[in-house]
Amino acid sequence: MQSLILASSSPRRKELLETLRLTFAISSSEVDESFDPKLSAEEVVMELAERKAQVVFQKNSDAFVIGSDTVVVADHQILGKPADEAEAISMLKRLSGRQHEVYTGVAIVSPTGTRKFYERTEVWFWELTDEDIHAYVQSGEPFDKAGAYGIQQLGSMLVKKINGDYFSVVGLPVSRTIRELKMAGYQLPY
Ligand SMILES: Cc1cn([C@H]2C[C@H](O)[C@@H](COP(=O)(O)OP(=O)(O)OP(=O)(O)O)O2)c(=O)[nH]c1=O
Repeated sequence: MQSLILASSSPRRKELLETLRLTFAISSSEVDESFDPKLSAEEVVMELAERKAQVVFQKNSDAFVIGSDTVVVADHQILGKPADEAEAISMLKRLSGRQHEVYTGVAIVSPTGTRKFYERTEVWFWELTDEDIHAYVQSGEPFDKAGAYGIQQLGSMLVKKINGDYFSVVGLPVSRTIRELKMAGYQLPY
């Protein structure tokens, strides 16, 4: 019996992987999330995803381990999670009335080797007033999310449209992930 582990502490990633009706365990990994500023966004998310998966694979070397990382890119600048209220406000001001990209990288580390990929989704925000931004930040929602918003919750009010994979914005591109798991040799139950 092959074992599958999601190397993540994100409740969203757990819920998304559950939609695929796979049996899996969770093992969250504390990894250093610093990166070389010369790297492109896709390189960053794939590298961090691999780091997260590798830490768990080292202790479970017979398992298929999934790691994932999400960032927002605006004006060629990578935005992670806001450190505080002021940073959340400045990120949301930056995204207001414009288009940005969300990159999610996924790494599957298994006895058959490592597979990595990323998805890029374009997101357009409505023009936001200072009051809109203040109210949203007061909801507390921005703090554990890249770019200071969550499209799947109250943050849906901020988003005008997207082009690409919605699930990737939430943190795990489920459709591509399952295809890659299969290609890595994981036997799907259906
Ligand atoms: C843009 C956006 C991001 N996010 C989340 C997805 C990720 O959980 C988070 C980005 O941080 P990550 O560092 O990718 O992930 P994490 O720290 O939450 O979880 P782990 O490393 O343990 O897997 O932002 C949303 O939930 N909704 C959104 O619309």
